[in-house]
Amino acid sequence: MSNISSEAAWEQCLEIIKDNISYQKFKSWFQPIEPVKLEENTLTIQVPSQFWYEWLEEHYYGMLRSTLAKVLGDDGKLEYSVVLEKSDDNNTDNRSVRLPQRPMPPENNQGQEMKGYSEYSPGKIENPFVIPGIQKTKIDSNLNSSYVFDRYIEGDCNRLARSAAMAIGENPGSSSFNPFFIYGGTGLGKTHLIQSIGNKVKQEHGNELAVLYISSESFTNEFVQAIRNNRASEFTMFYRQIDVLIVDDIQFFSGKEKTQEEFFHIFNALHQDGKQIILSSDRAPREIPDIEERLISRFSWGLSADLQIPEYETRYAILERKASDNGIELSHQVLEFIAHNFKSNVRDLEGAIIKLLAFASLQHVDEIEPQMAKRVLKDMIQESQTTVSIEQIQDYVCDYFGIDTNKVREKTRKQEIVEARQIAMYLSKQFTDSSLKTIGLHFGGRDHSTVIHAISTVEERMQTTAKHKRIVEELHQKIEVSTL
Ligand SMILES: Nc1ncnc2c1ncn2[C@@H]1O[C@H](COP(=O)(O)OP(=O)(O)OP(=O)(O)O)[C@@H](O)[C@H]1O
Repeated sequence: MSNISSEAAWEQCLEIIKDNISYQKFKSWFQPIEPVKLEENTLTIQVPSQFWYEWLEEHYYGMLRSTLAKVLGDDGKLEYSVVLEKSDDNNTDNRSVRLPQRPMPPENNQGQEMKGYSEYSPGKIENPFVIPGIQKTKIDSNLNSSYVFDRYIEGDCNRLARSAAMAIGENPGSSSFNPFFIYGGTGLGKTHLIQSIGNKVKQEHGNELAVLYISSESFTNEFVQAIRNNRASEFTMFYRQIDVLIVDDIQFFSGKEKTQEEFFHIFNALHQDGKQIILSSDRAPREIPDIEERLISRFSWGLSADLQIPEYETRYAILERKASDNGIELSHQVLEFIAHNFKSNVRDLEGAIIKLLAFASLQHVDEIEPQMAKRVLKDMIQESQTTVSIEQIQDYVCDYFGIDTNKVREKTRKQEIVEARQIAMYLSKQFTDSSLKTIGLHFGGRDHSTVIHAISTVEERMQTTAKHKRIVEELHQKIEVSTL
């Protein structure tokens, strides 16, 4: 291969590069480069500045490697000649800076991966530690700009976590909430919340503070690659200069001893320097299996806060907000229907809104009727809502009275619990095909005569007390909406 000229080799490289990036980027970053020489399969190119070299290395390393492999073969190498301006006279002095010849990961080693090549993008941090001594202003925080506090609806389920997160966003590193450990089930808003902190810090402090969001999976992969390429110390160096380090889904560290050890050292260094550490996990620190005790105890140094499944009112408020963010207006009945049927997490609520949005725009529908919503979302609702379950009725009734659902299943004889229990039994008879015996079993194993007594008590009270009648009718209507 090296019997061609450097010009010809670089020309071939440019042809390939041109097909893989936008014309604007090609023009800005590649056209000004001059080929200098080609010796023993090492192509030297001249770039206008040190910064230029760093930029190419940071953003186009993978693409340049693959391109070189295509043009010069797998052992093709690239060397940069950086033009250094001398300040005392107008002469220029050329200095060569070697492109680090890291081995490519196996799947890219063939030099034939151009089709799948994508440029550096958030969510896919390409070795952010590639340049030793990287300036903080150049660190891509990898934050999603739509994950902000303004869009994070507050409810009982997240109040503590949200307010602590806001305090940290305003003054990172200076509170006792360090580390800040958020945990909770899937789709409950951990990523949104921890990224909101990062975005708040960026908003308040601009580039003064280096913020980095990374999933623990990416952290692990990068660390493994760093070890493979003898760049572990650069990896550590990079992480030690971060001011606000946000690591998502830390449970993935489970069983990865080397990564845990590395993270332990980074954690200590940052914590000692008063840098803020924010972590998320699907469970509480002590419940993560196969994590070193010394890390677990550090995770608990600051503040741990959990995110609960949102209660009905919060689900409703989230839906209202998501609908308006998406430019779709939904009636109270439709919002109520979704809030009652999508209970397990916020991601599902969002999914429901998006499905309705897609339906409305494809069908050119201006207003979504409850019946329509029910039809469109039918597949997404796990249980068939045409027959509401006894548990759901218990939920509706307890929501209404503001009591814990478990209470109606227990033996408690407190007046308000007894009343809620009797109404729930009455409505269970109205809305389900269940026998009196089955209904009784759902209410803490009571027998059928207790259920008969409850039903007749409710019917009697409805005839004698207007307030009682109204309550039962309201609940009846709510359940009816859910079974539309
Ligand atoms: N309180 C909230 N207000 C508004 N949107 C929310 C709220 N909680 C979660 N969301 C939205 O729900 C979706 C899922 O949230 P997120 O990805 O943060 O969950 P997660 O807990 O990190 O889930 P996983 O553990 O599966 O990664 C996101 O689009 C997020 O914006």
